[in-house]
Order: sequence, then C-alpha cells, then structure tokens
Amino acid sequence: MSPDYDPHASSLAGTADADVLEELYAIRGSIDNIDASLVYLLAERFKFTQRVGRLKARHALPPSDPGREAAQIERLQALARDADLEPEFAEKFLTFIIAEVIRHHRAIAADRTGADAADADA
Ligand SMILES: O=C(O)C(=O)C[C@]1(C(=O)O)C=C[C@@H](O)C=C1
Repeated sequence: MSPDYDPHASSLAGTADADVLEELYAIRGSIDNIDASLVYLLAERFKFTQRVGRLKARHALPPSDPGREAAQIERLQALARDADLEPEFAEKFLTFIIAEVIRHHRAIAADRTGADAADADA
C-alpha cells in the first residue's frame, strides 16, 4: 500500500456516530482490497495486450478486431447476468478498456513505422 494512503480519509468525520464510521471503514477495507486487485489485474491484462500490439504491428495487422470484440462483449454480458452485474455496465467497462488498448496498439504501430522508415533512410 502507498505509504501516504490513509484508509480513514473521509469527508464524513463528525457527521455520524463513531461506531457507524468504524463499520464504514471496515467495509471500505474490503473495497480497498478489491480496488487493489483490479489495478493488478488491469496491469497484467495490459502487459498481454502490449504483446498483442507488438505482434500485430510486426505483421501489419489492424489494431482493432471488431469480430473478436463482439464475441467478448457477448461473453462478458452473459457472465455479468450470472454474477448479478448489469450487462450494460460490463459492456461499457470492456469497451472503455479496449479503446485504451487500441490507442496503445496504434502507438506501437506508429513507432514501428517510424523505426522502419529510419532503417530505410540509414
Ligand atoms: O485480441 C486482440 O486482437 C486485441 O487486440 C486485444 C483486444 C482486447 O483488449 O481484448 C483489443 C482490441 C481488439 O479489437 C480486440 C481485443
């Protein structure tokens, strides 16, 4: 955990009884653990998608693959329904992440094009 992180940071101090705040902080401890896991999971996912980006750039494949995305969204919506999560939220979340991945893929491809052009000039 970041040394500067205060798990009791709140704008609610003084607005509720101490026992209510204690319960709130206890619940927030679990929320903090989940948020930390999400960060690690996302970092790991981006490590893999960076590999995909490099592979695609090397073989001149397009950054996005709409057929793959449609299948992923359908799958995540079904998982969300099973998990009692709004399927629309699952779709929005995945679409948000994929947009960032595509931005990375484009940057990798542009770097590679630049490097290839520099090699050709040399
Ligand atoms: O699997 C790919 O081809 C990727 O580039 C990864 C990914 C994803 O983040 O899941 C991102 C962009 C594509 O449109 C589809 C999927």
